[in-house]
Amino acid sequence: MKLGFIGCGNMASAIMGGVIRNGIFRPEEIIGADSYQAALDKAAETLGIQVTTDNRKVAEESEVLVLSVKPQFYEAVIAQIRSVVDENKIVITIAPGKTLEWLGQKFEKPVKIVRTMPNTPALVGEGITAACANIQVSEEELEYVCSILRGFGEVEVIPEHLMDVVVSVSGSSPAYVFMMIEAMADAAVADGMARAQAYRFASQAVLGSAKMVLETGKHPGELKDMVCSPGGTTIEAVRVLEEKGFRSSLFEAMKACAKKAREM
Ligand SMILES: NC(=O)C1=CN([C@@H]2O[C@H](COP(=O)(O)OP(=O)(O)OC[C@H]3O[C@@H](n4cnc5c(N)ncnc54)[C@H](OP(=O)(O)O)[C@@H]3O)[C@@H](O)[C@H]2O)C=CC1
Ligand SMILES: O=C(O)[C@@H]1CCC=N1
Repeated sequence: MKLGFIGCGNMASAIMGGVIRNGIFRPEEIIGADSYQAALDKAAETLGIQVTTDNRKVAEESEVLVLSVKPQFYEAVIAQIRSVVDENKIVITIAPGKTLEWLGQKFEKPVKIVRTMPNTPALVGEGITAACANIQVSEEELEYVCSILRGFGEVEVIPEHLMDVVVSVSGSSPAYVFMMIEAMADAAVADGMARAQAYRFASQAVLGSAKMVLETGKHPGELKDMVCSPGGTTIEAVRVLEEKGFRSSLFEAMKACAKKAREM
């Protein structure tokens, strides 16, 4: 089974690394194309995959094809490859906003399409990917694709109308978390901690907090209250965070993100 990628950038590399690390695909079973030679060289050197600048070659040789270019290039890439994408291949998309209906129109024929929304923690096997499929994809084929997606984290099959929300809550959200970790470290540095150590403390605190939500099943508000000792330090921070609009800023940012996804 050959896995092909058209676009070998950040997201494709994270996915390739995950499926190779988990033994789902061997490097020699993966072929990638990119218009940017440096991206190809990096993928070949770091992942050991086959690389080419020929998108059609990747589409011809792979049974499962991941379209991992930016959304604005989807139409041109599909036009370039659709003549060699037959009814037996499975196309996986990862771009926001490109609906199954739009994709079907661009392929101009019935093609098996699984629309997904991954995120970059795939790089360390801690991604979460949402997936939905068109009617050409059987239950077994969707499960097979999900087994590939599990190579780099959690997977949830969802109704397509939730895909834009997935972009804001998990596709783009690593960026919000990275900004928070950066700000936490800056404050720690301002109070005298070495920067590398500050990143380690901030990152581990975020990781541990996320694991508490996932593994205790407790409401995040309850977990927050468990930290806030009466008259203590944490509630002072919470007071300022509320005053500065911490939660509403995240809320509005995610609304803008989902809106942008819908418009793409
Ligand atoms: N980054 C993320 O966190 C996530 C990204 N995604 C989606 O994944 C897709 C890829 O994103 P990302 O990896 O960040 O983007 P990158 O820019 O890192 O990678 C895309 C790669 O595709 C190349 N490319 C552009 N046009 C073509 C073409 N016609 N044929 C072949 N290769 C081409 C680009 O080259 P060049 O640089 O020359 O344009 C680039 O190297 C996007 O649709 C994005 O929305 C989804 C979830 C998360
Ligand atoms: O920023 C973007 O458009 C892509 C999709 C989700 C994360 N990155």
